[in-house]
Amino acid sequence: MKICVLPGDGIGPEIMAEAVRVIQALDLKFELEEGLLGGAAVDATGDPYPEATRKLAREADAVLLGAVGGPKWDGLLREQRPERGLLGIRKDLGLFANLRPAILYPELANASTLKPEVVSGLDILIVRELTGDIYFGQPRGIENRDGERYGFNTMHYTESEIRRIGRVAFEAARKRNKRLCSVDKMNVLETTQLWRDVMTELAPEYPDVELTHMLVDNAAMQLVRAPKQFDVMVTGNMFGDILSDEASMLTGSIGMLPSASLDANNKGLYEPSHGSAPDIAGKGVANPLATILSAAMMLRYTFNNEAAAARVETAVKKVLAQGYRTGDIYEPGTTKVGTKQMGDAVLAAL
Ligand SMILES: NC(=O)C1=CN([C@@H]2O[C@H](COP(=O)(O)OP(=O)(O)OC[C@H]3O[C@@H](n4cnc5c(N)ncnc54)[C@H](O)[C@@H]3O)[C@@H](O)[C@H]2O)C=CC1
Ligand SMILES: CC(C)CC(=O)C(=O)O
Ligand SMILES: [Mg+2]
Repeated sequence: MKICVLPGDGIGPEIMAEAVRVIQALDLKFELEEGLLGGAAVDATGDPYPEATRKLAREADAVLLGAVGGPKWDGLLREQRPERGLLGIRKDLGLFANLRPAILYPELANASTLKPEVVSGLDILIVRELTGDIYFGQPRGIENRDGERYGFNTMHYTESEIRRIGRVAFEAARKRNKRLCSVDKMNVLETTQLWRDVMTELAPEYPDVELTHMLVDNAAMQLVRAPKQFDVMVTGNMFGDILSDEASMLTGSIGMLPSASLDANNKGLYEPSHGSAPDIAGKGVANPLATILSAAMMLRYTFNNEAAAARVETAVKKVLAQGYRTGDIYEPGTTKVGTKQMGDAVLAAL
């Protein structure tokens, strides 16, 4: 069982070191091999998703990723940007289904910027399409037209792309509270009219799941007004990117939100939902829990090891109950720790 480890940039290597320690402590005979992605790969090879990483990722059973990007690479041509490496590996491995669970641990009820009664007991799953939409659509670019600069991108989805993510979401809802909310912008965008049509066509195959639809602007508002109305949300690549960052604050911090990006056979890439956090990189203060919880998702989805996944998640709950907090979730009366100390606490709680 081989895991490709891609620490990436910014806080990536710091949070990944803790997740790797947790995986190794489980003693499950995984073979871990490290590769380069993003800015680190650009610096070493000029390519954000180099051939050696492609080979490693394709051969591995799962990929564990930190985060990519940072101001150092912001001036590069778009094709060389670290984020292109991330989009490249998602597309290359066919990782169309991005699962982003937003769960509020009871101990963090006061860490959220929302009132405890609004968020307590929160358990939402955002299912985000990951290999289509405006992030990949052609044509795209910035050109000179009629004497001024003109920027353009293309949003598109085929019905088969919508159907396959729809099925993932219906299946997920079936295993949870059987409520699925599909989020679109059908009042303005044809692409998302098709999205709504296909979701509606799928519904009769899942009579046990209640399907509703919501426009994305309202969904953004409802997520902070009354987030517990949602069970599973399914949406496209860009809306899912934005709504999942929003949902992360319901859980106290984006440093708590893990993710799984799966192909049709549950081969997966696992990464925190956040980015490389350049503002705190190198300081040893980043929250490693989203990455550690992503590793737990890897144990569950790719390696089918529910017991090991639960062991890691229980250890995370335990350290929160013990009062350990990184700066992003700190509140008076708890113990402020750095990245490595949080990793130590999880290891001790395993
Ligand atoms: N999957 C990925 O690799 C992603 C990469 N990015 C890239 O990351 C870079 C920074 O992007 P931002 O917009 O600043 O988003 P970000 O998610 O990196 O940071 C947003 C804010 O959240 C904080 N934060 C994020 N993760 C944290 C953690 N684990 N512990 C504590 N605080 C944490 C940061 O300090 C910052 O204040 C950009 O280059 C962007 O393109 C952004 C999102 C996803
Ligand atoms: C950096 C982007 C390509 C991706 C992103 O923000 C995300 O997947 O959350
Ligand atoms: Mg994002």
